[in-house]
Amino acid sequence: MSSTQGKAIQCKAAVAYEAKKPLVVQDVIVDAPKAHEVRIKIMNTAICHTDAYTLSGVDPEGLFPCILGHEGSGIVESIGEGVTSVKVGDHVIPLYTAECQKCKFCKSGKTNLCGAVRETQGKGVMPDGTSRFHTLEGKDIFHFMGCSTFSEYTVVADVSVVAIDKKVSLEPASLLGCGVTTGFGAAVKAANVQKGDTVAVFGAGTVGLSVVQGARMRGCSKVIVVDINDEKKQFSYDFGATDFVNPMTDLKDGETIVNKLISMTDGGLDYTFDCTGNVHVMRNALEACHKGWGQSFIIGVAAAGQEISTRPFQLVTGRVWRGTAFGDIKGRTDMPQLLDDYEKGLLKIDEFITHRRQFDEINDGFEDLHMGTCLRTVLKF
Ligand SMILES: NC(=O)C1=CN([C@@H]2O[C@H](COP(=O)(O)OP(=O)(O)OC[C@H]3O[C@@H](n4cnc5c(N)ncnc54)[C@H](OP(=O)(O)O)[C@@H]3O)[C@@H](O)[C@H]2O)C=CC1
Ligand SMILES: N[C@@H](CCC(=O)N[C@@H](CSC=O)C(=O)NCC(=O)O)C(=O)O
Ligand SMILES: [Zn+2]
Ligand SMILES: [Zn+2]
Repeated sequence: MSSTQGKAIQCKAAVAYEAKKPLVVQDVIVDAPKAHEVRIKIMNTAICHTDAYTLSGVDPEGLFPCILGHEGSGIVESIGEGVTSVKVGDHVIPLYTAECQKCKFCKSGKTNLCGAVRETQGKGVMPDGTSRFHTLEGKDIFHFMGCSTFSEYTVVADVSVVAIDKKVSLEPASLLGCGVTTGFGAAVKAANVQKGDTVAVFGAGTVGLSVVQGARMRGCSKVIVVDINDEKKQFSYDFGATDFVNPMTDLKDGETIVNKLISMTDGGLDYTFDCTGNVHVMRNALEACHKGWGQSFIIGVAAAGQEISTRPFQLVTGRVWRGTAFGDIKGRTDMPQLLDDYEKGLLKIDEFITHRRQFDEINDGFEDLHMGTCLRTVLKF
């Protein structure tokens, strides 16, 4: 039993007080976990584009003050009553897509979305409707995506955490909390791409490049990356792309990215993936699909008020528009397989860690995201 069990802990966290403002690194109080809750000592956390999206103020579910962060790993410090999924000392990854294994969604066999805690998660509180985070003055701070990994200690629901093999280093494991899992899962689980398929990936960040490695692992014949930044070209080839197209520089006069992709693939792609969050790119991704069977997956998160559009004829003629959260991965069931793929060298994770920083430098970490040379900055406590 840890000496802090059952007690509140004072520790360091990065608090987002207002949209568009730097995070404030300060001491906060983290309550002990209640029934069916787990308190985790976070060891590493990366910054995902979605953290920046919510901090920018365009997330309809964005609440302030909050503790952002959802791509992390750590060690269970204590557990509340009734927790059986993990034990003190386990190495874990918090899951923004819970898996209760009991709700209608979990039992459907049709989705990885879980209904157990999603409603309270979106309201920035624990399932009982209260927060475990407070300022030293006693003011509540909201949770984020059920994870809040930008804190030395966090509390999550027991359905929102998975224990992992202690052999796997916690630093790369943190990236399985979101970006790598989402992209890889989108390719191998959601789309279930097969040998010989043609694939285009729009946006060569960690999510897009993880789609690329999933597609190459399955033996796809063409994996075309589309990105507006040439600095992403080498990354794309390193993760297995067969082609790279920069729509800003690689199109002939009058040529569109859709025409170009269709001409490169004898009529269009079997699968396309939007990993940008740009609704115009989402349209291009759909329209670059092959008539009759091409499927386009939306992964990117678009700002409040943004809507997608296309001619309905695109769908009448057999193209399919879909979306995926967390790559359709069920965090507690599927994570061991991803870790196994990593340990066997089939899934690259370390290669995404382009920057490392101490936790105090978190605001610089957000700046890193704007550099073409940054895939992920991992922060260490
Ligand atoms: N559905 C889900 O479960 C998840 C969704 N997401 C979302 O997925 C998206 C990708 O995340 P992440 O990989 O972390 O983000 P990144 O910002 O690292 O990657 C996005 C990439 O897209 C590029 N890009 C921007 N605009 C265009 C364009 N018009 N055409 C082609 N490429 C473009 C960016 O270039 P540049 O850097 O020059 O702007 C960047 O290289 C985000 O929207 C994120 O919120 C993330 C995780 C899970
Ligand atoms: N809060 C936003 C939607 C944000 C969103 O789409 N989140 C993705 C994960 S992004 C990870 O980096 C997701 O999985 N969504 C499914 C979910 O249940 O949240 C909004 O309200 O628009
Ligand atoms: Zn994310
Ligand atoms: Zn469930």
